[in-house]
Amino acid sequence: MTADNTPALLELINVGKSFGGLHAVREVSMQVRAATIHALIGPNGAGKTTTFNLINGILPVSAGRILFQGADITGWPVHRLAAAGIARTFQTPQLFDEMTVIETVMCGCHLRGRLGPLRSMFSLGGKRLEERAILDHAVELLQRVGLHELMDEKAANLSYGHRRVLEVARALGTNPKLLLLDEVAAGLNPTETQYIAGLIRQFAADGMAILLVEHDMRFVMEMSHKVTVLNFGEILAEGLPEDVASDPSVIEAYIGNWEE
Ligand SMILES: Nc1ncnc2c1ncn2[C@@H]1O[C@H](COP(=O)(O)OP(=O)(O)OP(=O)(O)O)[C@@H](O)[C@H]1O
Repeated sequence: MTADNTPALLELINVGKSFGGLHAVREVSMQVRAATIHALIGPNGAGKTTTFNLINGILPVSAGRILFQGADITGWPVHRLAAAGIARTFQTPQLFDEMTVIETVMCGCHLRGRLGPLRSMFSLGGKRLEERAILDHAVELLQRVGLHELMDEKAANLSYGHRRVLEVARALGTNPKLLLLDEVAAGLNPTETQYIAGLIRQFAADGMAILLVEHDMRFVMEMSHKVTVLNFGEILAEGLPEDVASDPSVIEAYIGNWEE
């Protein structure tokens, strides 16, 4: 984990999002650092997924600014943010069942293609080289997450746990610096949870910043270097997992909501 005085990779400054009169996210300021597992937690409806949607450009902010590597990325479209190094997975795996495992990951890699779709269309040699590089990169990623033996299997035939891992592998296709994981452990059995936890730890050890939304408190407490707690769209507490877990305001917000 990097020290808190290193420059932030991602910084939210007074970020807000309103849906009509509802303030889903209000004046949220937080910093996420490289090589760190940072959890964003809070009761249902606290604004966690909305915050993710603001960071990766699915939703425009209503207020505030978002910085990534020091650059103001507020208002950037999803594809530009992806190319800049922000990737995410979704609450429920969003895979195309008819695609094979390797095709799925290659799809994720296309965003980082050097030539871009138009130029490569007019340059057959360049396109072939690029496809080869993408294939090699996808195989590498599947080896990294341990799915390489299933690379020719259709996504539809994978177990739920493997589908989760495949979604993560696809997100790695752009070589992200920041990976947003939305409830990546939801629905997994203890063995699968430990497996995915090991992968996440490895990504952080390799220098990636991980921001994760998770309801499984044991997972959060064991995994995270830092925890930010949202409640009614605002930051309620932030700090080390053990400090946040013993914070009376957090306990109060969560009464009856802790999920074992
Ligand atoms: N597109 C939308 N239109 C209107 N209201 C929305 C929209 N998206 C989210 N909200 C509202 O914003 C608030 C925050 O929702 P959000 O999904 O971000 O919470 P969350 O912390 O991710 O919840 P959960 O843990 O249940 O997934 C909720 O009151 C929700 O109903």
